[in-house]
Amino acid sequence: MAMYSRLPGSVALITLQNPPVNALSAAVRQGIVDTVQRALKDPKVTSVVICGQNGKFCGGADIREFAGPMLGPPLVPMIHAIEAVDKPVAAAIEGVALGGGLELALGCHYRIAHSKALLGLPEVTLGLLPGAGGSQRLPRLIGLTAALDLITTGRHISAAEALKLGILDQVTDNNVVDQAVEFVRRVAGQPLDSRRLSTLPCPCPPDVDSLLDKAMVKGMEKERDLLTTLFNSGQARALQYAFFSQRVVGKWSLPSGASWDNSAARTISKAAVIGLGTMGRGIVVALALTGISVVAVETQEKQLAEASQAVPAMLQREAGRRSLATPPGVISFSSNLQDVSEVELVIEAVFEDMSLKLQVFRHLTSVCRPGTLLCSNTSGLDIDQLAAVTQSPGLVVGMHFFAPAHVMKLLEVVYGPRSSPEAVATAMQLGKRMGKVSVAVGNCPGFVGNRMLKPYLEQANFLLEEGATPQQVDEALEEFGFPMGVFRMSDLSGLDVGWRIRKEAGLTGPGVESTRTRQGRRYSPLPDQVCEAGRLGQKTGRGWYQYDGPGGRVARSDPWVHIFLEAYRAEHGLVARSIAPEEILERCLYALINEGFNILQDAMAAGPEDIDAIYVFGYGWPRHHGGPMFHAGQVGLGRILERLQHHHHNHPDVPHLKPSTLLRRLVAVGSPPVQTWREFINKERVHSQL
Ligand SMILES: CC/C=C\CC(=O)SCCNC(=O)CCNC(=O)[C@H](O)C(C)(C)COP(=O)(O)OP(=O)(O)OC[C@H]1O[C@@H](n2cnc3c(N)ncnc32)[C@H](O)[C@@H]1OP(=O)(O)O
Repeated sequence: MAMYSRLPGSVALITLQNPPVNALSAAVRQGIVDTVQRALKDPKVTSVVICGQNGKFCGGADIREFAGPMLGPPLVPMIHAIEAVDKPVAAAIEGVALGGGLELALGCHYRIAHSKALLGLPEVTLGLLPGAGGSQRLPRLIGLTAALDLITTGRHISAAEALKLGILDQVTDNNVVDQAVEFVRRVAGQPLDSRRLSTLPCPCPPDVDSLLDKAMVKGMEKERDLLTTLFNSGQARALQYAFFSQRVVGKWSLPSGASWDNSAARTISKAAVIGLGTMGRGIVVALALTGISVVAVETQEKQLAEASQAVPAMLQREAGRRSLATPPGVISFSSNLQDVSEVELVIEAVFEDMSLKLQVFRHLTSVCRPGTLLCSNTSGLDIDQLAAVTQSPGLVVGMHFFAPAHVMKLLEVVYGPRSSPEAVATAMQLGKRMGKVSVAVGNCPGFVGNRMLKPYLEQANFLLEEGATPQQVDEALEEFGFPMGVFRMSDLSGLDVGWRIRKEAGLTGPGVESTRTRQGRRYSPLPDQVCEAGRLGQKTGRGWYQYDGPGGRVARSDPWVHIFLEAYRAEHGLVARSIAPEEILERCLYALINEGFNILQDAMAAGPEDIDAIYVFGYGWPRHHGGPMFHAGQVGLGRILERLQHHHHNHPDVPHLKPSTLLRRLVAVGSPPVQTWREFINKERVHSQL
């Protein structure tokens, strides 16, 4: 909707009303068309101001409407009509003017903004382009180079930058509507031709040839054609889904019924981190950047000395990157666990070893004051086992950060059967304060992300046994859109991490027979043997690839690996076959997706959006494929089921390839869209179908 009011005197005020961000829904567009007409017809009105309700000008087109048919007046003629009005129209920009919101403002003759406002054309992040005249008006206003930067990056800019670029006519610290009203009163009666941006020539740099000039003349038509193509593309659908899944996960709920809107979070101002290895250091920085005072504890003197040098430098760098003059939080370093007695929350980040973590938790529960939240940064160990050794198991949750913890956006908040809603709410809110995408997940081995990674890694190893090379596997995955294939990623993370986990699980190590079947299922000893050869990845300069030296970054094919693979196949009587990239993708991705269905079935994630957000923000899943579960829907659930059945038939000793019951149920009811799975799963659970 849009509200019309006549201010004392001759100014008409049009207020966009569509909380929370006044997105340009069909009703808002209709409201704008009607109120602009009214202002035009009213002879007493000499000028018009357009603003937004509740301190937000406009967050752009209503993304929720993109999935359905276009209803109501279209945006482009609506903005053209505003530009053509013969009374001055000003946009009073408070909060945000993004996408269609900025395009609406560009159709106005003047733009006045509050100093705290953010402006931008983020359409590219949704797989679109500024298709309401933005790709045409902005270059005409600020030149091709600056406009291309904003359009192709989609970045949000401050009012100060927008003023400098020439997008705004005035910036104010005062009431922006009052300023805009005063502004239009002042300019009423002045000629408007030079303010109609779509009619102006484009200030092109001298090196742009006349061809481009001609292209700009046909720009509006071209913009429309391109937008139509983009609107119908799978990538745009995926990016828009990713926008919403990021927001859906904030509205968490647990199987117990506790949820974001019925569980109170505590506000944390003092925290401690135990263990100052790579993860611990990053967590200290992430906390300090939010203004929390941090006690950073490391019992090994050498590690403590190194960390107390490294952490302040990391903090300073990150604060600079975020344009913060001084890092807001205070950090104190200590080698004494007693020093955490006064904090409100502790994050344990010691070595991934259950007996060590149990020792730390026993100590913490005796040192900390009652009511302190105890969190573990474990990447997959049992949270409930840790809770069991404390005096208040309800105050124990997992906070699984991803390296580097001060940079990576994902946080898995792991609730055990005894974690209280307050503990979960506090960890989720703390994650949000740190700028993370926090996802509440259940307590199972590997939680959500690493649990799904296991069948993916497993398939990659089996593919090597059957004839693929690490490069072939990586290339197929990188072609799909991952920033790094599975073997390059493993080299980066360190091959010893998985090796240690497999040893703890009794899958490898002294006394374990070197066969290709272990614990009743197919097993590939290949990664163990690579580690046994002293090749632990980038840190040793050798892994699945070779590097310039220890710590080297550039992966090169290594003849050793090829000879090793040939010898391995010969030893086990395996005949190498040629494997197509399609098979690599199917085997790796569908096994991972299948585990995602198992996770939903086990209620370890509340919905497909949670899994997809975890994979997009923590595991490099290409955003333009939405996430593994969204991708499954796009490929077609029937197809995924059929291919899993096929691969499981060929490899019956690989349980991860056995299609999940949930996948079968979804196919049986006609493969409903991903947005409806959450409700479907809940219903199936009630009727005990899962
Ligand atoms: C013909 C094509 C022409 C134009 C194309 C476009 O305009 S595409 C849209 C371009 N606009 C954007 O990409 C802006 C997207 N929104 C944001 O970046 C942020 O939401 C914003 C506006 C900076 C506010 O951030 P904040 O952190 O304050 O809130 P949050 O992100 O949680 O959003 C609050 C709720 O608003 C919903 N929402 C936001 N923007 C839109 C939108 N454009 N359309 C529909 N809904 C939007 C968001 O989903 C949240 O909803 P909730 O139900 O509370 O989860």
